Amino acid sequence: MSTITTDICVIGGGSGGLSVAAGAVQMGARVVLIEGHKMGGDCLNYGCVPSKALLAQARAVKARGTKPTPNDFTAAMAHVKATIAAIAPHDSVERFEGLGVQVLQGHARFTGPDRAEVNGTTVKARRFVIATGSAPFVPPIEGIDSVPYMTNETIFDQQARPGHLLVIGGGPIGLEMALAHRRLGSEVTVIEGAKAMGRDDPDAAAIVLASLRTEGIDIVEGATVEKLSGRAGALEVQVKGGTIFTGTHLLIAVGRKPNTDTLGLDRAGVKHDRNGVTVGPDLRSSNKRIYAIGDVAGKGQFTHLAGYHAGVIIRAMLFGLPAKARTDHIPHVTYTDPELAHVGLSEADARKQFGANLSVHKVGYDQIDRAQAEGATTGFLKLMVAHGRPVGCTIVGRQAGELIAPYALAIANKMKLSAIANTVLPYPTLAEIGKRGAGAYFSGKLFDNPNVKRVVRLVQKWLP
Ligand SMILES: Cc1cc2nc3c(=O)[nH]c(=O)nc-3n(C[C@H](O)[C@H](O)[C@H](O)COP(=O)(O)OP(=O)(O)OC[C@H]3O[C@@H](n4cnc5c(N)ncnc54)[C@H](O)[C@@H]3O)c2cc1C
Ligand SMILES: NC(=O)c1ccc[n+]([C@@H]2O[C@H](COP(=O)([O-])OP(=O)(O)OC[C@H]3O[C@@H](n4cnc5c(N)ncnc54)[C@H](O)[C@@H]3O)[C@@H](O)[C@H]2O)c1
Repeated sequence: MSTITTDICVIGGGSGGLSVAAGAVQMGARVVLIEGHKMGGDCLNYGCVPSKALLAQARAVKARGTKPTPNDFTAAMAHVKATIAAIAPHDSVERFEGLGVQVLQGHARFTGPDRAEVNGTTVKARRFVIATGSAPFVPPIEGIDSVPYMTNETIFDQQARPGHLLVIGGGPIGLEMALAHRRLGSEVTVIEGAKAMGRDDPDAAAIVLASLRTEGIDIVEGATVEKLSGRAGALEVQVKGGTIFTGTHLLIAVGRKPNTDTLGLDRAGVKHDRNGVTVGPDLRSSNKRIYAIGDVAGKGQFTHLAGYHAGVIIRAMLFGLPAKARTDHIPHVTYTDPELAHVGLSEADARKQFGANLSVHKVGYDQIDRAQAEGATTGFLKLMVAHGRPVGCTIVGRQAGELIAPYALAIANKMKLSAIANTVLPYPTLAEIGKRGAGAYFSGKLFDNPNVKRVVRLVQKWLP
């Protein structure tokens, strides 16, 4: 048994772990990175990258305007593989070794509070970072073991287009995959136990769901799945109340479970529960030398969140500076058509927190000249403002994921709304919707204000 001694040992080479490893080694720390499967983790191999590549191909097929063919599906899957291959070198063992990281390939588990073991090698480190991500949660539905089903880990391996895809779960994974498959020519039924896009602004979610339904996706809400049966090509999903949905393929997309089971956390004195490793705002676990970041830290499941966590703990580990992870400025986007983007407080939470000090402003895409020119008038921006600062923003509509950026900047930096109102934007752009939101706040204050009117009248009397 050999032993490696290092400053920082990162377990998991996905979005979070790779960011820590690259940042820490380039600032002079000795870093060991242990990856048990594929470098790049879920985002590159089974998540963000393949899903957005598939959606891009599906959008192109829809824009073409002719009936999708089986070949379109095969070509789309080839594009998914090519996209992963194009990005993979950036996350590769070779690149990280080139940066000076010692990469060990194998499944790590803790053997003590300051050490972990991988393939017979012990790694002793001053600090550990658990960045092991999450895996699809497969619920214990009756019949689950006897039917073939896909998760995000297998759906991108499909060679042939499914005739009729049944999707259990109307969250971001379920809806993004539903849209991609529908546009590539499959029949699609989404079966959601509660409310689809249930964590998003209800007005915005309603617009997305209406649009998906218009494209021919059957979205059934309030339908808890009770039983699965059938075989490949002829599957049945029975929901509470007895209704049965039939299809050829099945995707399970009902949430995630943290990858903690085989890590030996108890040996390291690291507390954990079903949400993942228990951490404070400083992302430290109950063993102060061990941090957890990204999906496994149970604070949200986004690549940019894992990357943000990485930056926070690098400050603490390398410079001994106090560092806390904020939660109020993390945006999220669901890449449906239209897209739904959000940052900061929801309208409901903002009303609870700020009461009468909150004002809410809504601007429709139809008020934006570029949206009119593009025929993209569906959607709106909703802005929550308190004490002159934006505290939340939801955008649903074309390119909402891009358009949320100025509000992500403003909320992250606690900027005043005047910074957005004072910015001159090129005309005609969709980005004007953000400035119109700010304008809606100020115009009420300026145009409906009797004091302003009085002052203007007075000044006009005296002006030469
Ligand atoms: C279909 C899908 C689409 C998504 N789309 C988006 C999106 O558009 N935008 C977005 O922001 N987020 C998206 N996400 C979420 C995003 O993929 C995750 O939030 C992100 O990958 C989390 O990064 P992480 O570093 O925590 O974990 P991961 O990237 O999953 O990395 C964890 C790594 O740890 C390794 N590992 C696990 N256990 C061990 C062990 N014991 N020893 C060694 N290695 C181990 C795993 O093999 C894996 O490589 C999507 C997810 C899915 C499933
Ligand atoms: N665009 C993005 O950023 C993006 C895309 C995909 C995934 N992700 C991340 O991955 C996470 C996981 O995504 P997800 O869609 O799997 O999970 P989710 O938790 O967001 O949504 C799962 C949905 O399944 C429903 N559900 C649960 N059990 C059910 C049952 N038995 N029958 C029917 N419906 C049931 C829930 O009510 C919920 O609406 C997301 O929350 C997100 O953080 C992000």
